[in-house]
Amino acid sequence: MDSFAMLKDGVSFDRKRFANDISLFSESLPQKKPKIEAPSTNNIRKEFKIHTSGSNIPEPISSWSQLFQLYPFLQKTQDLITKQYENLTAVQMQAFPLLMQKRDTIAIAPTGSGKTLAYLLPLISLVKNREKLKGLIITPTKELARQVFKEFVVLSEGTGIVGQLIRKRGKELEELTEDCDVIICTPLTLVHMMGENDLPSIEFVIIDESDQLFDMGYLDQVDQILKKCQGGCTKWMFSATMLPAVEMLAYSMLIDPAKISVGIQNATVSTVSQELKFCTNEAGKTIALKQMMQNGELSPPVLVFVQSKDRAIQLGKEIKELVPHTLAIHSGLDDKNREIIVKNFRTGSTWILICTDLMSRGMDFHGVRLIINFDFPQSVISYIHRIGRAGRAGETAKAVTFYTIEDAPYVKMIANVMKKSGFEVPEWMMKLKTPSKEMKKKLEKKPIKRENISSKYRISRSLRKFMKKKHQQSSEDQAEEKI
Ligand SMILES: Nc1ncnc2c1ncn2[C@@H]1O[C@H](COP(=O)(O)OP(=O)(O)OP(=O)(O)O)[C@@H](O)[C@H]1O
Repeated sequence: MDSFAMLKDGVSFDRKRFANDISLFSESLPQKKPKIEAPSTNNIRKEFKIHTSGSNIPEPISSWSQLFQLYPFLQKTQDLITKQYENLTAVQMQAFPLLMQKRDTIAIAPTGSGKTLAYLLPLISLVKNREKLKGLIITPTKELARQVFKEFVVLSEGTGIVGQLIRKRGKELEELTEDCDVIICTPLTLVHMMGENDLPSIEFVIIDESDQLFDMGYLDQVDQILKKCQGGCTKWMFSATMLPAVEMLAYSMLIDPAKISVGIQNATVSTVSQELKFCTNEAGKTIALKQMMQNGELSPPVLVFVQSKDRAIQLGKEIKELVPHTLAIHSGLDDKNREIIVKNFRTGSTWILICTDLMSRGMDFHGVRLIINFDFPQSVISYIHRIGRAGRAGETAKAVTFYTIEDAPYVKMIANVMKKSGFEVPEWMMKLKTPSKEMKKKLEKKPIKRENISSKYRISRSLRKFMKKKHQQSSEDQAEEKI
């Protein structure tokens, strides 16, 4: 059970009484930053599997009331938060007091465990004076930037803090950031727009999905951005995964850093049950997917991951024949189209979304019950993030990963992460050879060459009829629900 699920299931101490005690205690203290020593703080860390390192790490905060007593959040923000969320997640418990101290921080916590709120809330509270651009949030994809921006807008309502999503490269950065406190963008967009200019007023830089942004494809841009933010700004780095080498690199950019990690590092979320399905060859994968449809196993919304934009297009066409409410999203589409596709998937008008790893990080889709890795992931990290699109905020879900003869040498790396995350793995699978470092690196750099997804494996008439009927039934159910 992960920390989030534990939160939902309740904890052994009496939260209400605890919150009450804290509030009585705090009333007698001076109003400026009262130091509240909770009686069971060490137990909280133990209970929620919060690990910390670094000097002078503050105690975790265990309730909203405790947080709001310590820090003067706007009443409107407090109401919004407490109405929406009953408890804090583990990462929030430790991140809030740490980030409020303006400490350089690395936070690693499972997918879907509320990391966005963990950094947005302190940021909104700390960026007070509306004079100059103060905060910068960078994310690897435009979709994630848009999602974070939306959450920012909701949270900052009434605070006077203005955020801006930067996506156009045609305009001057100065023009776009005039009268704005926080900008949210991808590193590439920002580097293009910054040109030779510095970002001297930035006080807080948040690097979301930081391990990816320290990867070769982005590192140069992130480095350029950090160099432009002079004056020792505070850096917060968040991700669900972090390999040791990347972590060392991240540390080298921080001053007196603090680290928070929740649960087992580089493991999958425990609310998603996982299956590895042998499909022999590429044709077998298409058949297996259609069989799952026929058996009624594909209850929408479903995310299907493939390894390239061409394969997303091919599989999209193939599946659309069965389920018209299928769309494919990949980097070959323009921003507007990508935005519409994401919106359609969120609103339920798209049932099956075929996607590349473009969607694997950070995207928060509610109610996804099934993830299919149609193409085997190129790394354990990709696997963790892909299946982390489901099972969010304590929801339960399933992930099925297809593998063929070509993928077989890499199966053990996924089996290992499943075992590490607390799942049962067949004994024979654990006896397989773990791929060497070189093999893993090779796969990460270049995906396995695969036969095209072709319609030569035509859909049987009976399957088409079955899907049509199922589609009709589901539309009727949805219509009834709306009524
Ligand atoms: N305290 C809370 N209680 C319940 N739900 C929460 C809480 N905080 C955030 N959430 C919800 O949890 C979901 C996942 O949050 P978020 O997108 O921040 O995950 P994440 O940890 O950043 O995941 P990922 O690593 O995949 O990016 C969101 O829908 C968010 O609204």
